[in-house]
Amino acid sequence: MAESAPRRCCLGWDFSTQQALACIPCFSCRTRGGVHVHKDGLTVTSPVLMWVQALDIILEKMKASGFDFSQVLALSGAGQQHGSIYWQAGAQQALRSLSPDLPLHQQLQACFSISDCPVWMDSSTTAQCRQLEAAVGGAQALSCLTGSRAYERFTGNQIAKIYQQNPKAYSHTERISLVSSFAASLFLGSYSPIDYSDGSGMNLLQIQDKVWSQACLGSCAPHLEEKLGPPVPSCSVVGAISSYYVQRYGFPPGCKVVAFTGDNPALPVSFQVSLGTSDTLFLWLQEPMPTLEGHIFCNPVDPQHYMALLCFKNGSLMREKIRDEFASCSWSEFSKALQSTEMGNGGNLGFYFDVMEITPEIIGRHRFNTENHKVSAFPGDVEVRALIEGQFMAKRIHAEGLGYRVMSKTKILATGGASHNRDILQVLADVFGAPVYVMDTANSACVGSAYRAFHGLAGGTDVPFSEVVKLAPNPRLAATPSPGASQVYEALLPQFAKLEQRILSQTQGPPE
Ligand SMILES: Nc1ncnc2c1ncn2[C@@H]1O[C@H](COP(=O)(O)OP(=O)(O)O)[C@@H](O)[C@H]1O
Ligand SMILES: O=C(CO)[C@@H](O)[C@H](O)COP(=O)(O)O
Repeated sequence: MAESAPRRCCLGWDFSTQQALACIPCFSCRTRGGVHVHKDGLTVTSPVLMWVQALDIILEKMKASGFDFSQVLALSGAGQQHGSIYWQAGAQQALRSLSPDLPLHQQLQACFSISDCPVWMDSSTTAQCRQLEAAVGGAQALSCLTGSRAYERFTGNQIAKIYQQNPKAYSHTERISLVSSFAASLFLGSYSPIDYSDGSGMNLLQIQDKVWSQACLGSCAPHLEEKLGPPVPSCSVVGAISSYYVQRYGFPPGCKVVAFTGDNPALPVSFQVSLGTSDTLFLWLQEPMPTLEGHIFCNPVDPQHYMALLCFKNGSLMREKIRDEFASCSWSEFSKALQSTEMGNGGNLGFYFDVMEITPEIIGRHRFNTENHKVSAFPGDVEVRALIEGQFMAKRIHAEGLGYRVMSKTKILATGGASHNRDILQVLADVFGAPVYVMDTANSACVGSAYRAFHGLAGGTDVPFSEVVKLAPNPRLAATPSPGASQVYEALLPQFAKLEQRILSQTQGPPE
């Protein structure tokens, strides 16, 4: 990868919740994006042209910085999972005939039948979830088929809602993309297929056979198979870059586009904790074991294997709220609070879910003192530690619920914005009793995408991904468990799990 220029390289892209990034090792530039939370508090969307414009801005900035696009042999990328884009009839033609004289967003304005697209934070499709589960014989049956019971943010349920509430827009749609395949389509200048791994987050793909489930498609909306196109292996080369990029930016005409995938599967490792807008826990699995909690995805680099994912919606945005309320809006004050409090927090435990959590399905802030009595507030420093310990204890408990066990050789790779905070990582190491590693690069989904581009270029399934990433810099050790941590948390974890059950039984909210 590019350490001294000019040198041939691969390029990785990330279209996540709060940012769009491009990454070649040693280079990155960014623009901030966002979401629109509707009045019902459940519907969450992003304007599709925001992503198009973000790509224009990044490419222009790269050009202005003197980046030599002619050296890019292949590119790939990642997108926030589950979000869907609706291409209007005729859009393929517009994509194929882009003028290199104009930015993309000026040419694609009229290409979408839905201008504000549902994204992963949306939880407005409970009715569609229940319909889908009923259509295939229940939640467990759907999980066995697609890797997950019905989840509100999963794309099949989002498509069903659009079909039911806006049938005109649905019928004007010629193609539906995920954020990942949409971004790949922008580079291809034609529709990119959905890859197996990100396709697993739709409640539509049979994860073992890797084909769309006719039962699920039929339950969600008519003519859906033709609007989705056939899914492909995640390491497929989906085509060559559009002549638009060759003429406008100087990419080589043969530059290959490797299928884009979800931001969580973009960097497949054995055990990853991502601390981005959402917190996720991602585990490499040999065998799928679909249950009613969490998700099983097709593995993006090894077609024989799978990945398990747990998603926690109240991640960084919740930490930011507690920081603003109790740590003077400052991450360094937040760190001081963690440093000034003891492991175990004197027995004070907290659950902080300002929006309905996914894992577990709880809303609200719930605090318990050392006698397990509910209290309405903690002192500021205790509040900060209760939040961080609670977030990581929940991750360990739910990972163990999927059969995961921390062992002496366990290593955790922490990624995402909050992985820059050493004091947060120390709590992660203490709660899991395992060392935590980080990558000294801008963004792991971007870096993972650059390596996936190399992998696709090198022959995809014929070459083990481990061979391709051998050249990557080793993750850096960021935190090791403190002495005595395992005794503290082994005592607290069962207590925390019991309290979680207690809250769940007292606050039976709707799913997700
Ligand atoms: N020093 C820090 N300590 C804790 N959290 C941080 C720190 N720096 C950034 N973050 C968090 O990182 C989040 C963004 O993470 P990122 O991985 O970039 O998100 P996404 O990929 O979802 O767009 C922000 O919401 C912010 O709260
Ligand atoms: O919904 C999920 C995973 O199932 C989220 O993890 C999204 O993929 C968004 O990712 P970030 O923007 O938080 O990285």
